[in-house]
Amino acid sequence: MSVKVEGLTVSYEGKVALDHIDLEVQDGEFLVILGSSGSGKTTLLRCIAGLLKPTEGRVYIDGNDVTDLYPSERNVAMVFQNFALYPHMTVHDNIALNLKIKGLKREEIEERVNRVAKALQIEKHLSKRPRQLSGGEQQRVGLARAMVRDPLVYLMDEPLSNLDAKLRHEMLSELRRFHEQVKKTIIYVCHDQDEAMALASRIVVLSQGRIVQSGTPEELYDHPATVFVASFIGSPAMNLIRSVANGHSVALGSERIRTSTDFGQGRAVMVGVRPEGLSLSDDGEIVAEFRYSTMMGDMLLVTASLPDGTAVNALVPRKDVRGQVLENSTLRFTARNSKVYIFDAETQRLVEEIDAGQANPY
Ligand SMILES: Nc1ncnc2c1ncn2[C@@H]1O[C@H](COP(=O)(O)OP(=O)(O)OP(=O)(O)O)[C@@H](O)[C@H]1O
Repeated sequence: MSVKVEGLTVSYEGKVALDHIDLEVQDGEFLVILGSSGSGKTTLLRCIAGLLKPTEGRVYIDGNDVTDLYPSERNVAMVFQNFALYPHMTVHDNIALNLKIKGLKREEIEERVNRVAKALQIEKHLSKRPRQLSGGEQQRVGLARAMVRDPLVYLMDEPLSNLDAKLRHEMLSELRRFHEQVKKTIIYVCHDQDEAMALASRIVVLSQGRIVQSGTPEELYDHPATVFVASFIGSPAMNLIRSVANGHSVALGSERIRTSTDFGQGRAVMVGVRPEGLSLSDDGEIVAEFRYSTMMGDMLLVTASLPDGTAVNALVPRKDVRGQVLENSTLRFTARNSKVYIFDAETQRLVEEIDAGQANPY
């Protein structure tokens, strides 16, 4: 079902946590709300669930205004970061509870509980009590309890936060498969961009109670609208190098990149280049002092410092570095084969994207 919020504002004791949020979620979308801690993600989800009354604004589910309805009247299933399981009930009964309340037939309940328990690998725990399970196992029970239901919309607040890396990876695939199966709207909150990129059909980036940008994972990665999105999406994060643009060009290290924008008489900008766009080159325009390197599979993440102390990261094939002495050395990088982003230093907004692959901008 579609979900729409209009002008949603929440203030806690006069402090604005959500500032006039407008958002439309289409039926069947897997929407991830991504933002750092305190950006308002949980507040937004709680308003949609009906657990929190907004200071201003309306919430619609399937076109109906539900702003004044109780959570139980909205037919949404919510999974919390701090899932509350009933301690005196078995895992099976925790998962089955909502189905029993709805009056489903016994066989149907058993069929659904077993299917979801198998998918989330908790079959062997069905007769245990929650306290006999690890944090990660309890979290999967919380997830199972929501997945077993048949609501209009699923709302999930960091449901994978207690899991170790391997299990998290498995659960990501499980959630994707679950979404493909049920084809229902899922609104999912997290602060981890990898998780968002893996799950979302669309990501909404939230910062300080406002929507900064909304788009598919590819759109956000390829066309970040602001410095914040550029540094938040993509791992390792985009390099942002302070520079000055004049007329139709901007300085990057020892060279100037041609721009179609006329920057006039000197404008402070940030030049963005992704670590995967930088390569080591003897005549590279960016000169930096080596600091350290980190192995990332077949690639090496080389971290170096620009003269002003700014760190630059370059993701280079390990074979390219073989034989080169990195310790205490001055490195030269080039962005000639990469896409380059120019952000206004003051507004922090994207002014121009230059695709070096398309034409030689130098
Ligand atoms: N009950 C409350 N009373 C007062 N302030 C609150 C309350 N709940 C949240 N806030 C504040 O509102 C802002 C948004 O909080 P919210 O929990 O929505 O953020 P979040 O993005 O979900 O963060 P996290 O990822 O840390 O859970 C924060 O500044 C927070 O301190």
